Amino acid sequence: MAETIDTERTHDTESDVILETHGLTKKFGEVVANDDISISVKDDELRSIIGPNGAGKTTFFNQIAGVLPATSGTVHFRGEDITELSIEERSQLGIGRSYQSNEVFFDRTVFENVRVAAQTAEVGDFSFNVFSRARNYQQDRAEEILEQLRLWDKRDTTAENLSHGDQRRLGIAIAIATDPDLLLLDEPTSGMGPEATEETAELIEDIRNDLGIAIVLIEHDMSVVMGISDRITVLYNGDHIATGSPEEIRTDEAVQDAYLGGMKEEELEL
Ligand SMILES: Nc1ncnc2c1ncn2[C@@H]1O[C@H](COP(=O)(O)OP(=O)(O)OP(=O)(O)O)[C@@H](O)[C@H]1O
Repeated sequence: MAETIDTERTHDTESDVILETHGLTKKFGEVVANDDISISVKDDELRSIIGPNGAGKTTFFNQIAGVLPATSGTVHFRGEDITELSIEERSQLGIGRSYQSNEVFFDRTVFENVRVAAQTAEVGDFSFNVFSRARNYQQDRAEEILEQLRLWDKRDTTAENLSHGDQRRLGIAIAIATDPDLLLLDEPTSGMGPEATEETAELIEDIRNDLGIAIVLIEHDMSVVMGISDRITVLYNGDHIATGSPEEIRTDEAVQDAYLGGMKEEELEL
């Protein structure tokens, strides 16, 4: 597996690479939450980030999204160094995110939430300077997304009255409405029962396939991770210990020792 990590560390200038981190490091005082992490994600890839509690997954995500400044190292998006850019600037470039605390307006309907997000995506697009045309576009786009996210039946429901699973889905719908090329999903199935988890996993695969975008997700449910990921990156104690296909990760000794060893066979089935 060391070989795979070496490959990851090579500065990849291929045009199909959308996201790279180079030696990304984050320290909180004495705590090294991310230590020299280098990964490379392709523009149509579905990548999972896994690891035990405190491994550094959320910190890593926050550095990619611009929520946390890096202590050292860089983040590149489509070859451009974005390390110093704000969350908003990264979002304008095409990095969308849906976090555990969804950026949802709970007193608004599902439809309004998605339409407003679509409207935000249009800001600065001067081809839409005729207001009514822009508005129609946003309506159409919101409808399209709600259908895709299986939320159309709930379009007039106030977000606060949605089930937990539907709220998570709405969070993803809002992220998609900003028209990202890279979507960051933080534990999209957290708090869901088995049925909703399976549905959400299918949905994530559909989004990647239908929109042709890259998705990077943090996920604890190994059946989801093993089922939908192209590649998996494993963090442990702030270190990047492996990246590989589900099969490679499942059988990797370092990963077994650090994380997967205690899990049941059925959880790790591909
Ligand atoms: N703002 C902070 N201040 C100080 N230490 C922090 C901060 N954020 C994270 N840490 C520490 O950094 C390490 C990595 O935390 P992080 O939340 O990134 O891990 P994680 O893999 O996302 O964990 P979990 O699966 O529990 O969400 C932990 O030791 C954590 O206590």
